[in-house]
Amino acid sequence: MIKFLSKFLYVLRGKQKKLLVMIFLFLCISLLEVIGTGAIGPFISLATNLENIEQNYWLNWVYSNLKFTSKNQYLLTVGFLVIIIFYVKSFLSFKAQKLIFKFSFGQQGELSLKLMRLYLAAPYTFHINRNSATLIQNIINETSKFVNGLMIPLLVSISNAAVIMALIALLIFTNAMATLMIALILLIGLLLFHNFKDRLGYWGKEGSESSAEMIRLVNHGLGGIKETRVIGCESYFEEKLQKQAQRFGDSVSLAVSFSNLPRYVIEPFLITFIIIFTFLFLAFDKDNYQNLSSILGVFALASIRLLPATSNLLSSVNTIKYNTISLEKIYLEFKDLEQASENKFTTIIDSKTESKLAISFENIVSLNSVVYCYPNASKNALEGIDIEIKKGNSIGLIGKSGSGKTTLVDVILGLLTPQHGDIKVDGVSIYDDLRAWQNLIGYVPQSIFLIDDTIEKNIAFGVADDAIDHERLYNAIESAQLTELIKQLPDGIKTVVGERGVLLSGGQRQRVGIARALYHEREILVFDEATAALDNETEALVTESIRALSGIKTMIIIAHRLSTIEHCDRIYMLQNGRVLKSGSYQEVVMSK
Ligand SMILES: Nc1ncnc2c1ncn2[C@@H]1O[C@H](COP(=O)(O)OP(=O)(O)OP(=O)(O)O)[C@@H](O)[C@H]1O
Repeated sequence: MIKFLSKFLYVLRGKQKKLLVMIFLFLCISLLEVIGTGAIGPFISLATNLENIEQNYWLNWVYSNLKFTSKNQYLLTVGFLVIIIFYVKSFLSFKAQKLIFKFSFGQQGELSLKLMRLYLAAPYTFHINRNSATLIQNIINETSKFVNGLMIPLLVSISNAAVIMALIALLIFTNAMATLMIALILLIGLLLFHNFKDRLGYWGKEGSESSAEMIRLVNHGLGGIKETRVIGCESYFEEKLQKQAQRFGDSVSLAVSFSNLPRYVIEPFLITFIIIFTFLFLAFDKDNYQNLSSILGVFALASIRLLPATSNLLSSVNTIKYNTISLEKIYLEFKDLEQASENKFTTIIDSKTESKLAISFENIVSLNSVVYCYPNASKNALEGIDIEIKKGNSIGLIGKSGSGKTTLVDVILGLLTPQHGDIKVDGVSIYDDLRAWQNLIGYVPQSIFLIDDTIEKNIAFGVADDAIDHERLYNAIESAQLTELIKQLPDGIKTVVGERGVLLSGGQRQRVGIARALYHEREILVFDEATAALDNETEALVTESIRALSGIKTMIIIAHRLSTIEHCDRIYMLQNGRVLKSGSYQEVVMSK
């Protein structure tokens, strides 16, 4: 319980004060409900017999002190008061609930945002090792479950516990014997549900795992729809999804049914007790009917308010148990990622200033004995790479598949941090200010990631609509040989490219990627097999535009087509993570 609370408060840090206000509001609603329920009693007792004024100390006290002229006038006033209490109670309850929901759902948004920020700031290796379906599940589903399945039920539990305690105090005051019996019934109920604790936790885990698995399967099946259709493996995904949906349905239905069990068990228990109690009472204390009706009245009050409060409390505890897995997941993500990238996290919040950070690059970038080993890999992917790139020069990286070209580029991009060695710009390590280094680089990956938006937004990727520089945009389009294509499109640069750019050809996608790198006007351009998907004619055009950048931009190009790197000042041939050969195109390629 203490562990649960400390994790819960860790996730909601900075919100503790607001949380206390929410608890206070919940308690106020409960209090209003108790007062409301309690106020009907005196009214009914007065209405059935006006003589009750004399028998009830408080009714009598108010009657004589406020100097009512008649008992009927007193009854009218009490009735009016009860009406007012109920209206005020409903109004305040509505207001308080509104505030509570605003806070709770606001928290859901904030938690999602916080997770997204952490994922964006996480080291690249974190993303290599994690499935995006799990991250989506955490950002969307787990935060929702945290709020709906943990935070709100926790607040509801606190308020119900307060109602229960207030009513029990009231009952003890009225009839200790009957209260003891009710307490006994509630205790049996509590013990019964204690047994379900672990099973609910298990169902919670099952529900969460199966829903993450469902997102993963949908991603795979629909994400690779072309392959799915051609191979004809639709039924494979259907069957797998069906299995997970079944698993999800079973665990959720069991958890929800058992969460509501308290109501179904406590009710008949209470009725059994009332009837047995009445028979026993009649058998042993026949003459004291008045006493019996007052005791039954206590039971009635209990069943009106105490029963729902208890079953709500137990249901909420069950819901919390079922959703504890969400707390565990969010807590672990927060803790691990915040600790791993404490500094990075604080800078990412300030991402607007980040994009302006700059490092001076006037002469040379040098890679000195760079060694990189992937987490859990048995051998190094890079084994002591030494490369020098002069400003304005172009270098080409070649080598067989698996020789380490992409890894080297990822290290240069600052996505992977080498275990040994350093990268220096004019003698300054890039690790002194990685963001500033990255602000020097434009990158065209092997497969261009396009968003389902216009060509314009895809080129000016990550730039707010009103901040798009149209001159730069047209220059980039021109240099990437996209002008003709855009002229032919019905909506020009406003044409939507479809999810992952499905409405464009492979070559066109590649050119949009190149235009993106050019739009951002970075000093160093990194092309990772940028021309692999282009037809000969387009490739020649793009190669030409890359060649035109020679001497203006510093370029690092990975290419399988040797024609792309013909113009490079220096070629590095990699093998097993080492530089096998380096020199001019003639020296390295022609003498192969
Ligand atoms: N995430 C990873 N975890 C472990 N090992 C990896 C990972 N990614 C790549 N490797 C290994 O690192 C080595 C270099 O891979 P890399 O992708 O850099 O080669 P490459 O030259 O770019 O190949 P290609 O031309 O096929 O893209 C390979 O042996 C590969 O198996």
